[in-house]
Amino acid sequence: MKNLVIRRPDDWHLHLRDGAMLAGIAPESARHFGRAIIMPNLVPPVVTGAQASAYRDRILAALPEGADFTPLMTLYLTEQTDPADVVAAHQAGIITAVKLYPAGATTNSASGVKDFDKVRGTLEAMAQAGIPLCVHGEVVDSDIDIFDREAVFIDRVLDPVRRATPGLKVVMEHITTRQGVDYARSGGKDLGATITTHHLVINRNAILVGGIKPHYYCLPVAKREEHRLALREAATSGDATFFLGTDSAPHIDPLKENACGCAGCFTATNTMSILAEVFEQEGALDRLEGFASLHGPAFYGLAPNEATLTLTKGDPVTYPAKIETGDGPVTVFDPMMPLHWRVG
Ligand SMILES: NC(=O)N[C@@H](CC(=O)O)C(=O)O
Ligand SMILES: [Zn+2]
Ligand SMILES: [Zn+2]
Repeated sequence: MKNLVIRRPDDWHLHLRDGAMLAGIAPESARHFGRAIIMPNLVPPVVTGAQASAYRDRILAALPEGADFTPLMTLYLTEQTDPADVVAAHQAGIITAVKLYPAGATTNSASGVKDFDKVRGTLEAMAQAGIPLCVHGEVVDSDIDIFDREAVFIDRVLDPVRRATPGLKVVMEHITTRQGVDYARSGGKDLGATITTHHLVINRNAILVGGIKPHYYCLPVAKREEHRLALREAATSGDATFFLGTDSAPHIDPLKENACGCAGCFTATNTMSILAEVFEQEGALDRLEGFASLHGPAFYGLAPNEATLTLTKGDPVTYPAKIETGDGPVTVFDPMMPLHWRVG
């Protein structure tokens, strides 16, 4: 029996959805996490400060009694976004960041950005006001192989945008490649990167070997093993550039187990057990707190949580295979390895 006490972790990239799905899955994140950056890719997307405020109220109403969980809201950047609304929502404490989806890159991204010149004014206002931009970093060009879309995005879009907007704080969301790790590492204090739980565990074989496994399909899609190893090295290195964003993204099973299955892995329930296992495998348990609880708040200019979370090592722990929601069942990510660390 072994104990590890860390500051209560935060999730810097989370999909809570809305309605019955929100009600069903919000407790899964609120159980272990103190705060989360809430993704705005609802249908329709969260594009104004007023919509973010109303969505925050719906999230708070969905939390269990006494939950110690603060949703940090984001706005979905469109070519019509009004820079003044973004700055006002930030000054009023309604939003923490703005999310950039290249149009068509992922789930509910149709209203995203096609022409980056059209959002230049908003990005400049954000740089001035110190509002971070969270980026889904994949190009959508049909001639670019899906496994190369992150690396190409860095060269063609991210680096030019950052050079054109000095002082803009950027989070490379859910990086999946060695190129993502290298670029984040070289970017200075205004650049951070989130890493998901599942990308530390799976490579692309999990999706494709022995049959198509839809519950391992997410975007950006898991890459070759060398990239997974680069992500594990980055996450466990102690480098404050890298912090946890689970990208826990629930879809009901009928939409995953489908001829055109949705992208997203649902990891809110068992993330902390999985991370403890991964960090122990890497001989870096002492760095788990940095990755899950300290580097994220430091990047966002917030204090770490006061509360703590205890992880205890013992016999393998199990988690439910599915979370039943009012919308339907959601399969919990299966890490395909025994987990020995339980929370509590
Ligand atoms: N990661 C995913 O595969 N899916 C996310 C969208 C996203 O974060 O790109 C979702 O909203 O389902
Ligand atoms: Zn994304
Ligand atoms: Zn996401």
